[in-house]
This record gives sequence, structure tokens and C-alpha cells, in this order.
Amino acid sequence: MNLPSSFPLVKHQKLGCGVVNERSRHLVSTMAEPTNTPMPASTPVPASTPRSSSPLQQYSIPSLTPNATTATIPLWPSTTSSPDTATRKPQRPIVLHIGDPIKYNPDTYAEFNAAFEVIRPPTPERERNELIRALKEERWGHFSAIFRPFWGTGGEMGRWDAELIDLLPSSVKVFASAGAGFDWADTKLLGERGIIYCNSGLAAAEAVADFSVAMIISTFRHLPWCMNAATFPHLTSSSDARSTFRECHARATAASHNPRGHTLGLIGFGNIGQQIAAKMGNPAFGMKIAYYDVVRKPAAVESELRATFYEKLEGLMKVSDCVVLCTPASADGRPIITAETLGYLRPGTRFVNIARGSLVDEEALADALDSGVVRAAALDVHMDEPSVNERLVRMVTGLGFDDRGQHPGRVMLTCHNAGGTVETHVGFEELSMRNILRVVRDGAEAVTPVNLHWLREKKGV
Ligand SMILES: O=CC(=O)O
Repeated sequence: MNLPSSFPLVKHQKLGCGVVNERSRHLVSTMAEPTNTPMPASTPVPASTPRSSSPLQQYSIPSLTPNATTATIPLWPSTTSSPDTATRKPQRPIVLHIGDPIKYNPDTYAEFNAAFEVIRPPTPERERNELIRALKEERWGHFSAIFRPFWGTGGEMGRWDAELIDLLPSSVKVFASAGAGFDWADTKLLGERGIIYCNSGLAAAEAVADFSVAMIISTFRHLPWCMNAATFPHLTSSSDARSTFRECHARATAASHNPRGHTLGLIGFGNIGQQIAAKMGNPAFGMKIAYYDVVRKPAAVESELRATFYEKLEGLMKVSDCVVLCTPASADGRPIITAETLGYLRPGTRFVNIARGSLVDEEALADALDSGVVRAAALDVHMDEPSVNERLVRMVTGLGFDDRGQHPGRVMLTCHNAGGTVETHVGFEELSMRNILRVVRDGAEAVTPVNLHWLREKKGV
């Protein structure tokens, strides 16, 4: 892909396994941001908002080599709770490690282990009730940090809400987690308790943006229709198989378009939104880039990405040919995409969600697909994961035209896969460790904090 030479993020930065450079510092400051400010109903989008700038030190994430995926590293001996931790004085600050052991970054882990006493409770101690018991007993002493390097494990206790946060020792300074999203923790409450929450969105951005490209293209080219027609009827040797193939081959053309020249409307213009813009805009796919965010991005970012800002969600939705949701979940858990906001769309608009399922009223979306207001949709995330909305599923799998004359395969559904690559996980581990090293060992600012505004409010800074 030819990218503008003035776009150093994509040219020089390999997110998750490369060097975080000047450009990405800016992106961190605009993506790893808080979204907990309650928004009035008339301003429904808690899109990316800036946090105050942090003097991010340049650091490198070791390149991913084939070996890295299989690297085995010695685990810190204390991989289970140590019964006497609460009574003896630790030599080094204690880090409570929840979830799987480190897999990809042995060198950083060696540094981490040298700096901290890492305690990794076994799974049963991470279940909510047992965790509550352990915290009440101060089983892990006065630990300084919580460390969750994997997205797939470490969430056994459920949401970090007041019930858990109130039990944390006052020694906890930082909670560093895998994952771009942070709706699994009450980051406002953590901030008010003086605990910095750091996400790892920076490490996931490239993977999520790549997946978004596939989803956007799917909405223009109706990949589910093309794939289903070539597959399912043929599996059952149905006599319709050949005619289903022929019908798709003949009729998909009239329903398909090149993205070039169409307007891509990004709701949220943080790190992920900006990477999607870089991939889908000129000169690659040639889409016009429009965005809505609660805070307008600097003119240099807009000009680099040729992005037009819309102050209101309504304005963005009205001009978009394809809307992509790339903003963190709203603090109050309310959806942004509702019957009301879908009403802003021009008939035939496409819709993609790679953010959070809670942001979309799926019944309203299914209605909009039924009526043709939304022509095609692609959703990686779902309201009630791991369940998927049945009406939307039927729009993926149907093989014939419906009674309104709409073609099948208008929806693509995936299993919350957008950020899921090895490179993302390399970066999740690395960033989580770097955040804790900086805050606890170095007494420096975190790399990717998301709740500094709550911390500052509490401290009156
Ligand atoms: O959804 C995945 C993430 O938040 O990284």
C-alpha cells in the first residue's frame, strides 16, 4: 500500500511489535483516553477524548520473530499464592498477575521479575467470590500493581466495580491490562482511588484497523452472500446449489460497489479510527474520510489523513456511505446506534461495528436492515456475547431474496476477533509490563493511562 510519506505512524511504527515513535505518542494521547464523562442524551457519543499529554518516553517492543511465538520462559517461582506474603516484608514491590503467564516477551519479563515480586494466583483464586475472600484477607499483602497481560484470561472475576475496588489495598498504584476496551473496569472509581488504569489499545490498533478494512469491503461487496452461495448449498448437494451460485454470480454485481469515492464516516477518531482512515483513504482505497469525535483532532492530523470533522453525530451520519463505530463503550452502557440515530442515515448506508456491542441497539439495526436504511452491516462485537442476535444471524445465512426484494448475505458477523493477532498479544504483554515498570519502579508517568482526568479531579490538580 502506498502511503503518504508524511504519515510516519504507518511508515515507521509497527504497532504491537515495533517502535513507538513521535507520531504514535500523539496517537496514544488521543486514543488511550477516558470516555467516562457522562454525555447528555442529546450528545450520545462518548467518542475518543484527549487525555492530558504525557511525556511518553520512547521505548521499543521487541520484534516478533517466529521464535517469539514459541518462546518458553521460566515462570517466576511464585506462580500461586504465597501464604506468608501478607506477613513478611517484601524485598520488592508486589505485582498481582491475573491471567495467563507471559508468552512472548521474555526479556522484558526478566526485567519485570527483577523489579517486582510477581504473584500469580491460580484460576480458582481469580473467581469473584474467592478473589473477594483473598482481598479481604490481604492474602497477597500490600501489592502495588495489578497486571493482566492477556485479554482471553484474567477476567474470571468479572467487572472490577466498587465491590472489588473497595477491597484493594491503598498500596495499589496502577492497573495495567491487555485490551483496547476498558469497560470491564470502573476506571473512574479506580482514578478516584488514586489508581491509574492503563489499557493496551495502542498494541491492538493495527489488527483492529486491518479487520475493519475487511468488514468495510464486505459491506460494499457483500462477501457473506458470495461466500454462502458458493458453500452451504453445495455441502448438502442440494439441487439448488448450481442455481444459487449462478444467481449470486449474476446479481451481486448490481448490488456491489467500489469503496473509492464513497464517504467513510468514523465515529471516534482515536488511534484505531485514524488507522482505519489511513488504510481506507487516499491513495489506497480512495474513500473520503469524515469523522465525529467529542474533541476535534489537531489540524495536522486532519490534514495528514484528509479527514473532515463533523461536530455533530447527526451531521456525520447524514453524509456517510459507510459508518464505522470505533469508540469505546459509553460510561453509562447506553447505545449510540439507536432507532433515533439510525434515522439520520440516508437509505442504503453501510454499517460496521468493531468497538463494543453495547453501543448498538441490535433490534433497531435489524429494523434498519429490514427497511433498507442500512444496506449491509458487519459486526465483530455483539450486545450479549457470546450470544449473537438471531435476526442478524438470519440476515447472514439466508440464501434467497426476501419478500422486499433484498438480497441475502447482507450481514457479516464475527466473534470479537478484530484485535486478535499474535502481534497484538505481543504488544499487550509488553505495554502492560512497561506501564507498571514506569509507574512503580521508575516513579514516572504511565505509557497508556486512560483515567488520569479522574485522578486529577480527585487530587484537585
Ligand atoms: O475487544 C478487545 C479489546 O478491547 O482489545
